[in-house]
Amino acid sequence: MHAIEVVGLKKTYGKGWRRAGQVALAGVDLHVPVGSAFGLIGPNGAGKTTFIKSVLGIVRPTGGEVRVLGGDPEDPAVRARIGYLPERLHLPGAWTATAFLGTVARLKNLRRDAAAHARLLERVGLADAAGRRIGGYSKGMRQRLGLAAALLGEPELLILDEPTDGIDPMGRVEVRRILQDEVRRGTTLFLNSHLLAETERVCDRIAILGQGRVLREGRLEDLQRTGHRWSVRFAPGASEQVLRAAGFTPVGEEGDGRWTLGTPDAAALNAALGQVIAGGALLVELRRDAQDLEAVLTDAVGEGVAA
Ligand SMILES: Nc1ncnc2c1ncn2[C@@H]1O[C@H](COP(=O)(O)OP(=O)(O)OP(=O)(O)O)[C@@H](O)[C@H]1O
Repeated sequence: MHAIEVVGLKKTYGKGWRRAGQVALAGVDLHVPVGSAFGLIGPNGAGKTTFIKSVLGIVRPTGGEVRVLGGDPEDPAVRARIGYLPERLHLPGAWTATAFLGTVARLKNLRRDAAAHARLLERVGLADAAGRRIGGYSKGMRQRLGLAAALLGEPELLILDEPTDGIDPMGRVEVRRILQDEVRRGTTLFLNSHLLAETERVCDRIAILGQGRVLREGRLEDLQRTGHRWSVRFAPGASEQVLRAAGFTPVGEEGDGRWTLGTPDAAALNAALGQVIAGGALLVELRRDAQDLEAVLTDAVGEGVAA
């Protein structure tokens, strides 16, 4: 079962008669499993917000198909099962947080439950500010209120666009805990964040978007292992000159035989190993290095540009 199913999604902004328009999505296929914590990452202008808005029926795609929670994203019954925190949040400055949540609940056709709203405000760290005018809130407080609004009614799918924007490091830890609790509760999380460490900690699946296309997609663990960097160890006596000539770089203490190699594929790895083994080196250990998300992203975007 998928919470979000997107096939061949295209969006071109401002396309008109004799006007080419700005291509934001150039044919995106993406499936988000129910119950997953899915992170969308990519450089500025990659199309992440456009993707989210298309999934929510806010932006009308130029082509392709979108199904959310098994239905049409424009169907109000489907929308009611989604909690959404937009990238740019517009909040009524003259209202209190309590009044705001009450109104959002009414718009979502939820029962007015003052005690539940108070608990929600406490959960996002706004208990003390609940009765204050939103106009006097800091950026981080506004984000927290937006998150509370997204969490109203225990949605099946949470779509969050930069949820910790403006939130201080301690607050980010609190938000992360809330998101992890939601995932444990069975909520599907779809997170767009430029804070890779946050995505890495919260998400189990990742898609990398670049120039309107999916460059990589899969389980975080697998993506981190698909790095083309290898750690190798050779028995003492291997010629440094031969190893360097084949592209190996020494790591660790001098002379302990540890080297690293970046390769485009398995064939290149075998060619390099063949070259040094023919040159007298004896391989004793070979291990694929796990990469952090930043390295995975940098590689994917680099390859995307080169393609
Ligand atoms: N309303 C719009 N009208 C015209 N072009 C737009 C509009 N919204 C987005 N774009 C363009 O579409 C492309 C993708 O933008 P989008 O905001 O979806 O990217 P993003 O990955 O969310 O970027 P960021 O990380 O900077 O928020 C960009 O080239 C952007 O300039």
